[in-house]
Amino acid sequence: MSDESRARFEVETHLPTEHGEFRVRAYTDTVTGDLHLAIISGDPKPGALVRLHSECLTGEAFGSLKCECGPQLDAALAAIHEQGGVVLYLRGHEGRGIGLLNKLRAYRLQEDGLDTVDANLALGLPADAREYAAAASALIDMGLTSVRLLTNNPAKSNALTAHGVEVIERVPLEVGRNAVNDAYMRTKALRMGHLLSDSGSSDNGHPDPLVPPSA
Ligand SMILES: Nc1nc2c(ncn2[C@@H]2O[C@H](COP(=O)(O)OP(=O)(O)OP(=O)(O)O)[C@@H](O)[C@H]2O)c(=O)[nH]1
Ligand SMILES: [Zn+2]
Repeated sequence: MSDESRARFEVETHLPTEHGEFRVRAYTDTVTGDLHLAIISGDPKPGALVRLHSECLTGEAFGSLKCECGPQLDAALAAIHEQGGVVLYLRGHEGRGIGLLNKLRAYRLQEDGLDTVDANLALGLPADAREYAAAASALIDMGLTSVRLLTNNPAKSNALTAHGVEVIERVPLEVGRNAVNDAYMRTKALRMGHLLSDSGSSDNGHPDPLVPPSA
């Protein structure tokens, strides 16, 4: 199946939010059945600011401090309301694609000392099971054949490129670091290649780059 048919447009309506007025377009992933939501500000053209945001119930609905998804979603909505663009909210990406129950199982294993990568692997699951064909298809449907991508994760840029959406700039989205998620954030930089400018170390207060800018 071609990428173009991976996202089926369903409906568009207005969505007033705390961050301002948006439009929401719903797309069904024709392979997984997941319903993804494009939250749109302005009249985005190629090169617009885009956030691919992976669903995280614990971080977004309950304010969990274990990750930074809630603050990232808020910051992305604020930036995109101001500059115009799209937050593409990707359902089925919960727990990096392993689902909510398995994410909670992974959290349980992390209480025994495993990090976020090894906990997934101990469950017999990939460290990251997400894919982005439907996301690219939805962007292309909206005319966004090139984007400025709000992310710290180069894998997302590479995935979009592979599916025919040019990433002309990666815009960092470093918010929501705290004492609870410090080790988790370090692991993302050290083991998953996330580009984080600061280790989050609270012991010396100095930035401690974990991944060179060229990586
Ligand atoms: N399996 C698993 N998933 C997690 C864990 N912590 C957060 N997540 C999920 O990870 C997803 C977000 O992925 P991240 O790796 O934090 O960040 P990213 O989306 O790849 O990168 P950014 O664009 O920079 O935010 C959300 O779906 C969360 O539910 C964890 O410990 N284990
Ligand atoms: Zn999260």
